[in-house]
Amino acid sequence: MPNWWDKPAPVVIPEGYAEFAEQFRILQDVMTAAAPDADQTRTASQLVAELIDVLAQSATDEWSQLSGRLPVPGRGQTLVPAFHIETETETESRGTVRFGRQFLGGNGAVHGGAIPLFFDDAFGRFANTHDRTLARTANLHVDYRNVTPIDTDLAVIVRFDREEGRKRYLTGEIWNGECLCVEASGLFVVLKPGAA
Ligand SMILES: CCCCCCCCCCCCCCCC(=O)SCCNC(=O)CCNC(=O)[C@H](O)C(C)(C)COP(=O)(O)OP(=O)(O)OC[C@H]1O[C@@H](n2cnc3c(N)ncnc32)[C@H](O)[C@@H]1OP(=O)(O)O
Repeated sequence: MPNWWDKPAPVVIPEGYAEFAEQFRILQDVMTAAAPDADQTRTASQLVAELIDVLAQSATDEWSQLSGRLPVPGRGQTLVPAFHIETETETESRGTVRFGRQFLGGNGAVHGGAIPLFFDDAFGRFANTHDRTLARTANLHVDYRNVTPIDTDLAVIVRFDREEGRKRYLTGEIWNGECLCVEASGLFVVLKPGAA
């Protein structure tokens, strides 16, 4: 069985798949925002049952799935809020994120659990790119400075602060205009040879 030390095989992305993954995000947003009546619930439930049926026909292993491996913002991993990178150097990545309705915690604020999810993914990607060897999240710290609003384009900064032996330290921020919403930091530890 392959592991993280093997180079993943190039993924062939069927035409329309990236758009389908984006539709799937929208589906999760509209599902969260909806209050269907009984007829609408029945219709929606039948359509989702059909969708499950179609997708289950191409079920495959982790190494062949398309989700998480697309060369698009969010990589087609529809659980994770997509980080739209605008500029990137070896040590700093800047871009935007927009938490859709599916990430609502309450009263217009993003769910507190969605924010570490976002940073684990954004840090994890950055800790593992630019020809760096593989590292996993050892810890993640999040300070919620101000409410992070849903359905708003927010500025993101991710920094590769420093590397000490096998330890990589990353920090990040989410801004709503001039308002600092979140500060985060993470430790990523380079895997020992043979560790998966
Ligand atoms: C994942 C690969 C993707 C690749 C594709 C890339 C592109 C695609 C993008 C994907 C984006 C998604 C990326 C998600 C990234 C995850 O979410 S990874 C999943 C979550 N993390 C885990 O499951 C990790 C579970 N934990 C472990 O496996 C092990 O504890 C670790 C973290 C590998 C460390 O174990 P170890 O190698 O035995 O480390 P050890 O020798 O004990 O310690 C080494 C040093 O680190 C320190 N340390 C270790 N743990 C800690 C800690 N928790 N706190 C403080 N210090 C610590 C030690 O004190 C030690 O320090 P020094 O003595 O050297 O100063």
